[in-house]
Amino acid sequence: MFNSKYPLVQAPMAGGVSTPKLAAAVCKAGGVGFLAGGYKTTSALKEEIEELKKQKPGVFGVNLFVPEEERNYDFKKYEQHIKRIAVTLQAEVGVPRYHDDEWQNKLVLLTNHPVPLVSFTFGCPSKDVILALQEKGTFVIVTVTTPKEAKLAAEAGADALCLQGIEAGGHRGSFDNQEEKEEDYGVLELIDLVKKQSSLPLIAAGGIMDKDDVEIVLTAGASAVQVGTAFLCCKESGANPTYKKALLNKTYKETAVTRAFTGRRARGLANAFLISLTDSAPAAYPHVHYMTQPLRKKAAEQGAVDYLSLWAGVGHNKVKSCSAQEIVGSLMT
Ligand SMILES: Cc1cc2nc3c(=O)[nH]c(=O)nc-3n(C[C@H](O)[C@H](O)[C@H](O)COP(=O)(O)O)c2cc1C
Repeated sequence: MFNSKYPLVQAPMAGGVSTPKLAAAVCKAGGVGFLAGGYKTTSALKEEIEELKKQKPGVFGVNLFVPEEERNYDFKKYEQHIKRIAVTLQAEVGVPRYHDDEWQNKLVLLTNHPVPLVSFTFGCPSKDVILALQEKGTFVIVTVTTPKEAKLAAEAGADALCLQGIEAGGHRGSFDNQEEKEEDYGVLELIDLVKKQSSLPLIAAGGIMDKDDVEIVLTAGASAVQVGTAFLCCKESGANPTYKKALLNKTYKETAVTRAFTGRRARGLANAFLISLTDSAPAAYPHVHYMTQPLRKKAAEQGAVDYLSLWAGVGHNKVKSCSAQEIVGSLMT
């Protein structure tokens, strides 16, 4: 599918975690490195692509967030709760706002300067968008979390599906953030259901931490794996030192899924912020992201680990501090 040595994709990890250095190291080790296009400007993404290309990576990818429709939300209850934390951190609550993450500009960038792989998260782009990239020779992957989303992505013309199980660290890639009843599937259940309805290659994501996990999902019918958490503490990861320390010291035993940090459901280490704000957080993305941004920034400066978004999957206890090359080796031997 990718023409890489190993069927291993390093997950794009927005927020400065996946860097061109990490992607280059993974590509060099025989996997497929990915750049995260979310939460950055088009020109910053262009620079990252150029930086990665200088290292002659071979097959690599870029991930984009599909924007939601603009809506009005009620933030009153959430604001009261978050204000208390803002006082503790001596920070200001950010202003809630909508932003489409420069969607059109990023599409223009990737059509004018094609890259080998593009993956989409938080929705499925239109047939036209997918086709325009494919006509430039790009292989298009759509992240899905349910069999229903897998069907929509296949109908839109995706070349492959990234099946994100509920075990996964970071944001759920769900198409509809307003869905009343969330359907959560484990990665194995998802592989089983989707392979019955689609012949597209499947990339399994969620809780894959070692070679045994890889073997289980490949045997179940996946063609490749996408791994995020296992790379968080490697030396090429851009995760901040407080985040890495919390993972390596096992400061938190559990992970949980929450809207508390951004308004979209995401799995992270269950720290005080996550536990106290999960119930009051509205499904308002990216508005809540902008409200909590100054708090998270202050928390990072102060090393206040209880107030950071510490995205991690259910396998977080197995993270290791080593090189990306060693992680690729330990997953693929
Ligand atoms: C810190 C972090 C940031 C992430 N950011 C993104 C992102 O920008 N785009 C995306 O498609 N997935 C993102 N993900 C989810 C991954 O693509 C993938 O589904 C997940 O890491 C797989 O589960 P694992 O973390 O247990 O390996 C992120 C995951 C983590 C841990």
